[in-house]
Parts: sequence; structure tokens; C-alpha cells
Amino acid sequence: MNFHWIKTIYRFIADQPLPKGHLLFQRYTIEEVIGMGSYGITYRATDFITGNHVAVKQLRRTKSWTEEGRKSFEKEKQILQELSLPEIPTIHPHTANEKGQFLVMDYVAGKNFEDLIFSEGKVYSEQNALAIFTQLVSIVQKIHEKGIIHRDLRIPNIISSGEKLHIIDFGLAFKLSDEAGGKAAEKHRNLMREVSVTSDFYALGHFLLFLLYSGYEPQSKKENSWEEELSLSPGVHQMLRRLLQIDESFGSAEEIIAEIYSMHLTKEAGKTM
Ligand SMILES: Nc1ncnc2c1ncn2[C@@H]1O[C@H](COP(=O)(O)OP(=O)(O)OP(=O)(O)O)[C@@H](O)[C@H]1O
Repeated sequence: MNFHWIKTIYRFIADQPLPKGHLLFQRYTIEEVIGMGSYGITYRATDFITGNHVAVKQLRRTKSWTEEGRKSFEKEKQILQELSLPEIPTIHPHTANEKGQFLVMDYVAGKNFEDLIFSEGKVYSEQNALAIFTQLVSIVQKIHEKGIIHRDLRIPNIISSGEKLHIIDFGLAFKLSDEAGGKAAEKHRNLMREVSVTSDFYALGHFLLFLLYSGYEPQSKKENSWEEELSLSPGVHQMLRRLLQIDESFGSAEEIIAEIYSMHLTKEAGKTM
């Protein structure tokens, strides 16, 4: 057996998830694994003191041996502590024991937009999409006001629980105070990403496109651009061009909300004419 195989097997054993029923910190009973990412293993567990579900993210043991792994986990913890917003899972104080490093947070019950669109076939009208999008932008505004950029605002990371939205997974998030001026390129988890609020706006543009495409039925096999495929109102079309940085980007989340508001006013004025 060569060295590569020995290493692979060793890693596989080291990164084995905690078994169902394991009692963590004498308080949280592991129920099931809900995600195995490159950095962490996420579980749904029950807090026996409150009876509520919690999400427990464990840093993979193989990652805890690297400084980069430990730092990135620590950063995610700090960011969650600093955010403290109703739309972001609250973090619990327990963080490490002999089994490894953990982030214990409130479990957000609900469905993420990837499942809603692709598994449940949910279709959003432009009006619905815009209402959800506005709610999301106002959460992002609060996050940015606290000097944090999420950098991973993808559909699986946005959870809809009833009427409310929640944002999860701050594994790639960045604190603007860590870098003077806020515009930087950071080597993080082996990716070079520009760090500025506009990277979140770009992701928000894609989020909105996913909602708007939910009702799209292709007329031909040929793929066209979103501008050709979707019939959007001029205001939404223009806003998407700015979010996707085809036209000049928005400077702040507040500006995006103002744009949506002015679109709404124009529409209302159109009705009364
Ligand atoms: N607070 C939470 N409440 C409910 N579900 C959660 C919560 N946090 C994470 N999850 C779910 O756990 C799974 C994995 O979570 P997460 O996105 O944080 O890790 P990942 O991206 O898979 O891993 P990594 O960041 O290490 O690559 C996802 O299915 C996500 O929906």
C-alpha cells in the first residue's frame, strides 16, 4: 500500500462523525449528521436543558491540525458572536472538548431555497421574488452595518421559516476591520476572493435570478442570457444589471432598498394615471 492510501484511510478514520445519541458537553444529544463539508461536519442535536434543536458544527479533526483550519473556525465563531441578529442563528458558549472543536448554534427550522426551488418545484412571480429579495437585502444591510461580509449568499444558505428568512453558514465571512479600507483580496480556504460589499451584491443578484427562473420554461434548446430569457419589468431588469455588475454596482444595501422602493412608487403612480 502506498503512502497516499495510508493517508486517505487515516483521514477517513480521523474524520468519522460522532455517533447518534452521543452526549456532547453533557447537554446536546446528537440526532443526525446534516452536512459534511470540506471543513466541518454539521449535526442536528437536541439541547436537553431547553428541549430545543441545535445545529452543531464540528471542525474536521484533520482540519484542526492545520493553522488555517483552526483560524477559519475561530473566525466563524467570532463573527457569529458579533452578529447577534434575530435572522442569524444564535451561538451557544460551548466550543471545545477532547472530541474536537465545535460551534453550537440555534437550529433554524425551515427550508432552504435550493430545496424549495429544485426539490419542491416552488415558483415565484416577480412580485413574490421581489418581496423575498427585499427581506433578504435588509438582513444583509444589518450584517454589513456590523462590518461583516458574508461572501457565500447562495440559495442553500438562505432558509425560509414561515414568513421569516434566516441566513446561515458564515464559514467564508469576512470582517472589514481585518483589512484597512475593506477592499482586499484574501487567500481564504484556497480561494482568492475580492472582499467588499459588492461581492455580496453580486451573490444577491444570483439569488434573485434563481427565484425569477423558477417559473421559466425554455422555448428552445438553445441557451440564451437571462436578459433574453426572462421577461422582467424594466426596474427589476435594471437592478439586476447593477447587482451583477454589468452596470455600475450599488454602493450599499440601503441603496438597493431605495431602488426597490422607487420601483414600487413608479408602479403605484402608473396605476393612478
Ligand atoms: N443553524 C442551522 N440551522 C439549521 N440547519 C443548519 C444550520 N447550520 C447549518 N445547517 C445545515 O447544515 C448543513 C451544513 O451546514 P454548513 O452550510 O454550515 O456547512 P457546509 O457549507 O456544508 O460546510 P463547510 O462550511 O465546512 O464547507 C446544511 O444542510 C445546512 O442547511
